[in-house]
Amino acid sequence: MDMSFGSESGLERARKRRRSNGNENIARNGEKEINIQVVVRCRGRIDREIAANSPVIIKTTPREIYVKQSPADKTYTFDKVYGPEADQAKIFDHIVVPILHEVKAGYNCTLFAYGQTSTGKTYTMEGDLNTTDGSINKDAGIIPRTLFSLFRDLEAETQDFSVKVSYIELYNEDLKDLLSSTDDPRKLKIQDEGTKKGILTGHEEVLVKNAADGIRALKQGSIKRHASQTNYNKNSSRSHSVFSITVHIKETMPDGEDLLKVGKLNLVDLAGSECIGRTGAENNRAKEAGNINKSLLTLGRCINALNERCLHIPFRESKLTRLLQDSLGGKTKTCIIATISPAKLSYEETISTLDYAHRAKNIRNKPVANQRVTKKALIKEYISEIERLKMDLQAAREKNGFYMTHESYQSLIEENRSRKDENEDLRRVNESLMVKVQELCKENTMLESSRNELENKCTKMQIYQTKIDEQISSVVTETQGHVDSQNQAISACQNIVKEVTDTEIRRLKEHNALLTKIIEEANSRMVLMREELLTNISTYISTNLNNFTNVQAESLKSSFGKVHDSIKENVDYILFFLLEQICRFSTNVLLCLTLKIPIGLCREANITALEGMMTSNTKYFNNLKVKLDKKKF
Ligand SMILES: Nc1ncnc2c1ncn2[C@@H]1O[C@H](COP(=O)(O)OP(=O)(O)OP(=O)(O)O)[C@@H](O)[C@H]1O
Repeated sequence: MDMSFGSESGLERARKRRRSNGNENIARNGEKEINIQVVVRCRGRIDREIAANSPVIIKTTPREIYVKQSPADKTYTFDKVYGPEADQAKIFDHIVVPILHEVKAGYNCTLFAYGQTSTGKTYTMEGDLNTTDGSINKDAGIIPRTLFSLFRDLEAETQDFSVKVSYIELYNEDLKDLLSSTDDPRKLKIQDEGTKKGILTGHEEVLVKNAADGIRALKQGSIKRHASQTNYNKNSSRSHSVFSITVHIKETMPDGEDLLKVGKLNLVDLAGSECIGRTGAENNRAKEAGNINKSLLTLGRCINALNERCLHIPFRESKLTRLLQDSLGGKTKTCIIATISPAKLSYEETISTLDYAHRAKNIRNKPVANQRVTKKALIKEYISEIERLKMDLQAAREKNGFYMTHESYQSLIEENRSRKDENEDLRRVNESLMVKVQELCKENTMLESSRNELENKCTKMQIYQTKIDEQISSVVTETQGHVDSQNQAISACQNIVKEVTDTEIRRLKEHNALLTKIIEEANSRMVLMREELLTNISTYISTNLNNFTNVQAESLKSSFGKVHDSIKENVDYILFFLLEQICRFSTNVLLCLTLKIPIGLCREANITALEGMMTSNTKYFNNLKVKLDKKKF
C-alpha cells in the first residue's frame, strides 16, 4: 500500500536504493532549484456575505492583490492572481495544464489548496464531480478536469500507459501509533487502538481505466469525508484530503528495451484554516478545529523554517507535514493555490492566508525526474512487494506475530539507521547551538559590562555638561547685563550729543546770520564811500580844472585809480574772507551730523572740539569786525 506520497513503500525504497547505485550523481547534476509557485484565487461574495452586507475589500490584477484598509491598501504580489471572473476552466488551463506536462515527463508534482473555511478550496480541487453525457460540467474542479485531460492526451499520444489513483484523508493529529486493519482491501481503516481518537481513511492505490473510473474512485474514497456544518460553510471539510494520480508510460528504447517513465500528481485539499470563535466551533468541533489548526500551524512552521533556510525543518511534528515533506523543499514541483474571500467580514483570515502564502513563495525545491525503470525490473519489484504483503497478511490473520520480509526488515533497519543519523545530526546541531549560546552569553556579559562603563561615563558627562551649561548661562546673563548697560549709556550719550549738536547748530546759524548782516553792511557802506569819493573828486576837479596842468591831471587820475584799486582789493579780501567763513561753518555743520553716533561713544572729546571750533569762529568774526572798522575811509 502506498499510503502517502511522503512515506515510502518498499517499492519506492527499492527504487531509491537503485538510484543511489550510480545514477544519483547523474540526477544530482541536473538538479536546478526553483521556487514553489504560489497563486491566489479570490471568489465572488457568497449569499451569507451578501446577506451580512459585508463590502468587497479585495481588488485583483493578473499578479497583484490589493486589500483595502486604512490609511493605505495592502498590496501582495504572487505568481498569478485570479479574481471572481476566473472560472474553473481558466484555473485548470493556466495552472494545471503546465503541471500535467511535467507529470508526463516523469516528475512528481503537488498542488495544494490552502485557505480559510468556505473560500473555495474544495470547489477549486473537486467542484462538480458529476458528468453529463460522459463529459464534465462547467463547475468541475481540478481533479475531474485532470483525469479527463490526462486520459484524452495519453490516449492520443501513446498506446501503452497505465494510471493509478489513491485517496487518503487525515483529520486527527492525535494519532500516534497507526495500526492497520485490512478486512476491506479497497479501504484502509487505521485506528489509534490506545485512545480510539482518530481515523485515517483512504484506499490503496487502484488502477483506473478511464476518467470516469478515476472520479468514481475519488467519490468512493471521500464518501465518508469528514464534513460538518459551520457558521461559515454548510458543508465544511473537517479533514485534509490527498488525491494522488500516478502515471506509468512505456517508452521503447532504440535497442528495443522497454522503459517505464513514472510521474505522480498529488492534489491536496487542506481543511480550512479558521478562527475557532468566529466559525462557531463548539465542543468536539472546537477540538477538531484546534487539531486542524495545529497541523496547519506545523505546516506554517515548516514553511517559515524553509524560508529562513534553517537546518532543522519540523516535518515530523505532524502527519500532514510528513505527507507534504517532499513537496516542500524536496524534489517535487509544487504549486500552492491560496483561496480567499473578497468580503470585509473575512479581513483577518484573508490577511493571514496572504501572509502565509507570501512566505511560501520563497521555498525552493530541486525537482528531479523519476528514474526510468525497465519493465522487467518493475514487474520483479511488484512481485516481491505482493509476496511481502501476502506474508504480512497471513501473519496478521493468524495473529501469529508480525511477519516481515528480509527486504522490509532491511528497510526498517536502514530507516532506523537514518533516524539515528538524523538524531546524531540534530545532536550535533544542538551541540553547536549550545556552543553558540555560550559564546553569546560571554559576549552578552562583556556587552553588559561595557554598557555599565558607558552608563557611568554618560552620567559623568551629564554632570560635566550641567556645569558647563550653568557657566555658559551665567556668562550669558552677565554679558547681557553689560550689553544692556552699554546700550543705556549709548542712548543717553546719543541724547546728549543730539542736544549739544542742536544747540551748536543753532549758535552757528546765528553767527551765520550775523556774518551775512556784516557783509551786507560792509557792502552798502562801501557803495556809499565810493559814491562819496566820486562826488568829492568830481567837485574838486570841476572847481580846480583850470589850475590843473596836464601833469597834475595825470597824477590825479593815477591816485584816483590807486584809491579805486585799494577799495576793490579791500572789498575782494572781505568777500573772500566771508566766503571762507561760510565754508567753515558748513563743514562744521556737516561734521556734526556725520559724527553724531561716534560722538555718542566719545562725546567729551568731540564736544570740546566743537567748542574749540565755535571759539575760533567767534574770534574770526571779531577780527573781521576790527579789520572792517580799520578799512573805513
Ligand atoms: N470561485 C467560486 N465560484 C463560485 N462559487 C464558489 C467559488 N469558490 C467557492 N464557491 C462556493 O463557496 C462555498 C464554499 O466553498 P468550499 O466548500 O469549496 O470552501 P472550502 O474552502 O473548501 O471550505 P472548508 O474549508 O470549510 O471545507 C461553496 O458553496 C462553493 O460552491
